[in-house]
Amino acid sequence: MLVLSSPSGAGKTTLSRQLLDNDAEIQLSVSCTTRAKRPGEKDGVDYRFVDTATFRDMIDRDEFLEHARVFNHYYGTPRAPVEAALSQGRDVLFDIDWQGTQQLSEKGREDLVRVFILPPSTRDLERRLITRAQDAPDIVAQRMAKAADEMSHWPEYDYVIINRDIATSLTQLKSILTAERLKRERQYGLSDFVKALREGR
Ligand SMILES: Nc1ncnc2c1ncn2[C@@H]1O[C@H](COP(=O)(O)OP(=O)(O)OP(=O)(O)O)[C@@H](O)[C@H]1O
Ligand SMILES: Nc1nc2c(ncn2[C@@H]2O[C@H](COP(=O)(O)O)[C@@H](O)[C@H]2O)c(=O)[nH]1
Repeated sequence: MLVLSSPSGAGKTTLSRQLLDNDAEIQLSVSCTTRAKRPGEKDGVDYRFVDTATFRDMIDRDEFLEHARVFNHYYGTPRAPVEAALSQGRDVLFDIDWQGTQQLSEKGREDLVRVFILPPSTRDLERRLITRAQDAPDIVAQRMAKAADEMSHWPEYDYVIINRDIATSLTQLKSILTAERLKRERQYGLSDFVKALREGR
């Protein structure tokens, strides 16, 4: 379970898309949200866009692995697709905020790897939100107002990437994934493999 969090606009979505294009072993956890669809976003691909009543029903039915209120909307990770992917031995990528990450951490999952993405500067963060041109000026202002609070959560993460240049950040993210996959406890069948080697097979 590879989690990416950051203040809004630091580059999680951009990095996630590039990682998914480069790595067939990992799939995105598509969140549910009550926020309005942005231009170009597709239902079921970027998010499952649901109304508040549907979201509340899903909470009542315990269908979320985690959920939170972010920027006045609800966001949540549907449980079933994540559990299905993990049981098939696939890795799952999460683009979620610090509240969701805390909820996953509280479940004590040993397979959780948390990466925090920082912008190079506050000015760059604001420029990125403006250049993305998908949110009205008041929404950009609201997200900038929350950025300092969100960034205070960086010590709760295992890795930190300062996203200056997207290609460098992608290389760093791929390195994290490679190193985590090479951890002894994540290499299933290693005992049998070494046993066979030691027996000269
Ligand atoms: N290293 C970078 N250098 C310059 N621009 C970048 C970089 N990384 C991302 N961007 C741009 O910044 C904007 C915001 O990026 P993105 O949408 O990926 O952020 P995000 O963290 O997913 O935001 P949100 O939390 O609001 O979903 C996009 O227009 C993206 O192209
Ligand atoms: N706790 C959760 N946070 C989520 C989830 N899906 C997205 N997010 C976070 O919300 C903000 C805003 O996203 P945006 O797409 O409206 O810009 C961002 O920090 C996302 O990481 C989720 O399922 N759970």
